Amino acid sequence: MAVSIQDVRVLASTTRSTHHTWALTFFCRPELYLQPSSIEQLQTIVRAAHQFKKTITITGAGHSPSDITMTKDWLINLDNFDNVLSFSRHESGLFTDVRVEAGIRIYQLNAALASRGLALQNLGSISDQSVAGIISTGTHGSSAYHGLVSQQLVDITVLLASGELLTVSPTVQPDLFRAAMLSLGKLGIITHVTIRAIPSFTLHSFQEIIDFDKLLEDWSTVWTSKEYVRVWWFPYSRKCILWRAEKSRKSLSVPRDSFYGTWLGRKLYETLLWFATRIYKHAMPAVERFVFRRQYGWESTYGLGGSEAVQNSVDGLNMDCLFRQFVNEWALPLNHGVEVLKLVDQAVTKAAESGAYYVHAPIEVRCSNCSYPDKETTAIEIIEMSGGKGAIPGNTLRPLLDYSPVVPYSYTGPISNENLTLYLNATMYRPFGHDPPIGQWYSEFEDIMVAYGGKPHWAKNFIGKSPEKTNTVPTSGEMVGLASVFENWYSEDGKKYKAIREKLDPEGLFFGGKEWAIRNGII
Ligand SMILES: Cc1cc2nc3c(=O)[nH]c(=O)nc-3n(C[C@H](O)[C@H](O)[C@H](O)COP(=O)(O)OP(=O)(O)OC[C@H]3O[C@@H](n4cnc5c(N)ncnc54)[C@H](O)[C@@H]3O)c2cc1C
Ligand SMILES: O=C1O[C@H](CO)C(O)=C1O
Repeated sequence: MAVSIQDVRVLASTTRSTHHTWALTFFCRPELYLQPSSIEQLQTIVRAAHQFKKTITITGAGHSPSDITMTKDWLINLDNFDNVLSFSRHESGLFTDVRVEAGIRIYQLNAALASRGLALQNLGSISDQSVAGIISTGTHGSSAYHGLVSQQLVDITVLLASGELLTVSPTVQPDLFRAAMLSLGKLGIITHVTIRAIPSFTLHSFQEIIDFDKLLEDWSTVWTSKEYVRVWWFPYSRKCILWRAEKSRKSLSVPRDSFYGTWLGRKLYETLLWFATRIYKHAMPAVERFVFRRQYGWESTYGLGGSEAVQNSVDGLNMDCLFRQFVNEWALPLNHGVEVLKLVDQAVTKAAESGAYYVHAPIEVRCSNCSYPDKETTAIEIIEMSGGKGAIPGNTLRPLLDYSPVVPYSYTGPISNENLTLYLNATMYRPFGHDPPIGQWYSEFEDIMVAYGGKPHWAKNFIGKSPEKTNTVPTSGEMVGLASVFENWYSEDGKKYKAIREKLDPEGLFFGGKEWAIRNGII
């Protein structure tokens, strides 16, 4: 049945004609910014896109740092798909499967779960993303006992280019489920998911100041020492914050003081960053040391308990990400961590000595357990194997485009470093909207990541590999992408993803954001 352009235009936002990333780094003016409210409306858009030969791009909260959601054609946003539809409690009482519309933001879902005494067991640094967005680029948190956030999915419903709705799961079309678990928005429109939640919990955390050298010395034990562990590295201070937490039933404590959590502290920090970005770049190490002292103190508290707090799970897992920013994050085997951090440290120190560039802190150092069993394993089996200490997974399948290294399987204890993925996150702030120079820093950073088997987080501001010089990355900071290495790096799983994509969308309806997709070898 033919659709008139008016049928589509009525679904367009009347208040929004431009789209941009949260970081205000990329902007576009789509021909139509569409905010449908029902499956029928989505199907109308899909039919019309075929008819008028338009491509469709989908965006959630626009929190991906790169231009992955930029398009000149039609852009669909699912903010109106924000309902929680049903709760299905497992007889064991250990988990509840929650059916939601996939445009719901994580903070909305957190609130709906909390009102039922439930919570998500693993989150990234923020809760602003949409559920579909958080899974589509492979969002992770930091825990040796949890994988990507998509590990919590039980099933996914996708509206395909054919207009058909398809629900996939580990038992129904598992390969398609693996494609949909990290689809980059190029497979179809994710309309619903079932996500596994657990009874709500508080997080009992200890935040210690640890010398950088001591962290490296204790690398073999810190990551598995508590359920949730993350490190913020301040390279010019030669110190890190080691945050370790476990689930608890304790009551909430008084929140930790935060210098940059106050209006004045925040403005002062941003002004100092602006000064070091625009006026006198050599001030950056002193700015870092000043802020570190004000925020955390100075002397090592490692092994002495540090600062203790009990927070609700969301406040504990999320963090204050401060200012709009560029973010370049890579995943690599955690076993290479000591060598890799030493090399990054040498590069940063050398650059500061010559004045070539300065980096912003913290460099985030995190981990996940992205190892996957080679046979079907149920959540209950996994809970039993871990003695109740690990994740309660919704699935145990590896997304086809998972950028974590393939590591030996140990979904549950005893888990050691060899089972883990390390994430290194080089954030560069944009104080008051001013861009810091990122090219040389990101280029040297990526050279090290590539040499140690790293792959970039799909959502972020990576440069990628130049086709001419396969061992180096260009210095501009502009994304070159992964096209020259995609086949090599993603091998059989990458081919499978592309074959599934091609079969489901032969006309390339979901090839909006085409430039990003070409650069990265998806087209
Ligand atoms: C301050 C900040 C902190 C962050 N912290 C973390 C972190 O701790 N860990 C981490 O791994 N990442 C982190 N990220 C990255 C973020 O989690 C991802 O970029 C995530 O994909 C953003 O979700 P979104 O809803 O904003 O989606 P968008 O950025 O709008 O879109 C992301 C992708 O999802 C696709 N998509 C969106 N909706 C749909 C849909 N309905 N159907 C199909 N495809 C869809 C889009 O096409 C696109 O490919 C952070 C980002 C910021 C800005
Ligand atoms: O992309 C990300 O931004 C924050 C850092 O500010 C974070 O943890 C990411 O991941």
